[in-house]
Amino acid sequence: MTAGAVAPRVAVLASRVRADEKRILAALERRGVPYVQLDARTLHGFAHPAADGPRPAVLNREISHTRAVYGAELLEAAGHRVVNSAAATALCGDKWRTSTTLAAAGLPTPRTVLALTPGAALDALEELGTPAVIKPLVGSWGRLVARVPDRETAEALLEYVAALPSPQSHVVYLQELVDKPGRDIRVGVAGGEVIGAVYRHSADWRTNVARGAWVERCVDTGVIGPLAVAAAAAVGARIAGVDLIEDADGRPQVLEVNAGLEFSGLQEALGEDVPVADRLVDELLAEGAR
Ligand SMILES: Nc1ncnc2c1ncn2[C@@H]1O[C@H](COP(=O)(O)OP(=O)(O)OP(=O)(O)O)[C@@H](O)[C@H]1O
Repeated sequence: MTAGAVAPRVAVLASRVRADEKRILAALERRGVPYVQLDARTLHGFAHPAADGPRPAVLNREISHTRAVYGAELLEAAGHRVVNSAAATALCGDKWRTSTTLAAAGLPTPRTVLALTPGAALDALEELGTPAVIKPLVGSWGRLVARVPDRETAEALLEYVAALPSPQSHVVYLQELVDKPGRDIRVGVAGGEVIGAVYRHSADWRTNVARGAWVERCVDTGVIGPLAVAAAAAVGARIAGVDLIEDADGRPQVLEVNAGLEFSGLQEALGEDVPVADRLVDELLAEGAR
């Protein structure tokens, strides 16, 4: 589907058009940018693609992590520039690789350990200490992220982990439980600049908007802004939702970097004078001009 008869300058890759994608498409139409919408579920690409003609820059809004990574890869192979790149999307989707990348960049991030089997995870937990958090290597919206208050709970949880069918599930990611003040911070970043930041408050210890957290604009981005921009740069994400948590001393730590910025909570708190979709479109157009 194109918005006009002219050749598309940009494309949006998504298999579901949610409220965020509607805002992005509306911003493109308002600005008169010819675009094409690519349904990731219908996409295929050859390893030796024919390179003819210009390729529109692609904004990757695919919700499935696997399709987002391979979609970006096949589009890049065909000569498209994709935001975020396939490499950044793959890296951000993997919690362990993100943790090691953030740590290597010298950014504050919770103590984290990876164990290659559930049995090794019990030893790792001895060193890490409790309370801790166990997370799937790949996942979002706080799904399967569980608190581990003590060794007994760890033993029970890891027994379940060991019974899971996928080999990837047996690689165990453990992290110290940060004593945060009932909220985390989401910073939207585009093109090395802060779009805006929100606190996400919740009665649940997992402060995901998808789990019912309520958002409040975080006005003072003096410390967290540069940290979020550095985290996005470390993982190579031009567009990012950087999640931070404050420890008991109020020091922010980078939890993760989301390559597919879901911005409904951010937009709600920032208000219409900060049009997040337009910032993403700016970045897409900038990518197309590179
Ligand atoms: N180490 C930690 N200490 C304290 N709270 C944590 C820790 N890790 C995660 N949380 C809480 O759990 C929530 C979900 O964790 P995390 O963001 O790692 O999972 P996710 O599934 O990747 O979620 P998202 O959709 O935000 O990417 C966080 O928003 C945070 O509130």
